[in-house]
Amino acid sequence: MSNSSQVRAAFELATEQYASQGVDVTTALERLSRVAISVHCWQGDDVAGFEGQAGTLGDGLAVTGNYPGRARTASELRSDLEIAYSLIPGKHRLNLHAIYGEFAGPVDRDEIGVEQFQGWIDWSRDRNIDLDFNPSYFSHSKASDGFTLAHADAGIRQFWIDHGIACRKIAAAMGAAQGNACVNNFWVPDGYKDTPASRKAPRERLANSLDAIFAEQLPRHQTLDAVECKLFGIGSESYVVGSHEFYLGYAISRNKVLCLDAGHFHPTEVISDKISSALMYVPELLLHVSRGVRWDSDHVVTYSDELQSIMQEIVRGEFLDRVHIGLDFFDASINRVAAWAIGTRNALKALLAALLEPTETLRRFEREGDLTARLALMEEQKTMPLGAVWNHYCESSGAPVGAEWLEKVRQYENDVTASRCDASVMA
Ligand SMILES: C[C@H](O)[C@H](O)[C@@H](O)C(=O)CO
Ligand SMILES: [Mn+2]
Repeated sequence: MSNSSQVRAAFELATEQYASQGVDVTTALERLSRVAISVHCWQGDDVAGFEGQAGTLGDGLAVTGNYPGRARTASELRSDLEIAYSLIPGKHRLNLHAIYGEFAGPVDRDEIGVEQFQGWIDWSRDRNIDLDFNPSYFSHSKASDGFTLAHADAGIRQFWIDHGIACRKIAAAMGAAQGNACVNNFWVPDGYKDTPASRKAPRERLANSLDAIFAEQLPRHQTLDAVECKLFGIGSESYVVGSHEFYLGYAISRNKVLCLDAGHFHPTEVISDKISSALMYVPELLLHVSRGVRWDSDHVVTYSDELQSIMQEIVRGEFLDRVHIGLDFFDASINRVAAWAIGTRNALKALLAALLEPTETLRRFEREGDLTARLALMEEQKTMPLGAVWNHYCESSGAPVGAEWLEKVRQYENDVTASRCDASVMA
């Protein structure tokens, strides 16, 4: 039997097994194919961006590792991304940061415009990959004391407000070009290493700055503003201005999208449990699917219990049309294209597992108080033949089956990325 016939045979058996639980595999795969994951550009170059000299990561973010081959230009990044997308079944989005513009000369963050992103917009149209966006409030001399939109200095605040306004216009232009909303996510590192004398004043300043940025109403079919909270960061261990309570309240009161990053809470706190609560009060959620190891370490997403719980919550709550699934990890210790493939394939695989759950039966057991049957069926799910359905999905989408994708990464590494010489790594 050829590999392909084995995939087919295993899929047919799996389909029957799921059908015996009342689950229609075809429907699950059709729903999965409609979900676009927002793949983050910053795994490809260790969050350096293309601004030139300013490309040293700082202000609350850190990447570790020196695996060779990081993308140094927009065309290298696009080439790497194209390989990554070819390894992932389905049609997905790209999440760009403002530092990834194509800058002919120095352009400060408050002055960027759509012209620096035209190359990305053209590529996105040619490749049919829709864009999301983020203003960049880090790796800049005006963020070096750990404050941006909540800065005590009105001039620095205004600089960052102007950056936010410029980014909203760029995001709206992207949305208009692609015919669907570009999600524009605001994360600022602002916070104190040590105990603040006033927790209140920076929060008032942050709310005012955000209100100034969002003062102009932009069409929601072009861009959606999202705000991302954090418990603590590097250099902001004692206090982060944009905490969960701050942004939950802000998003509810301003009708904004709330971004929940899996690494931004206490290590024992999970975002899967927040989805159904937050969606009672905010219109939509953006998820930054990440993996913290002891802290917000941004490890590559693995097929973890929490990843499965996140996807189960989205499906069980019928939230697929209100949750934007984005990724947020950056690991420079392994091949970067492989990192994208591993993380994105895992996110999709976990979503598929959730879509293959006999949700209605589980709900009925719960309604009827049969908690024994609920637990028994949930546990049985764990050994259902998910892999056979996943392999078939990959094959029918033209993506590599099983670990075949790793060979393609190795080939690309040999042909392209291994010979890249990176001044910052060589130094
Ligand atoms: C680069 C991203 O914007 C960044 O990771 C942010 O989303 C974050 O999670 C900061 O900890
Ligand atoms: Mn994040």
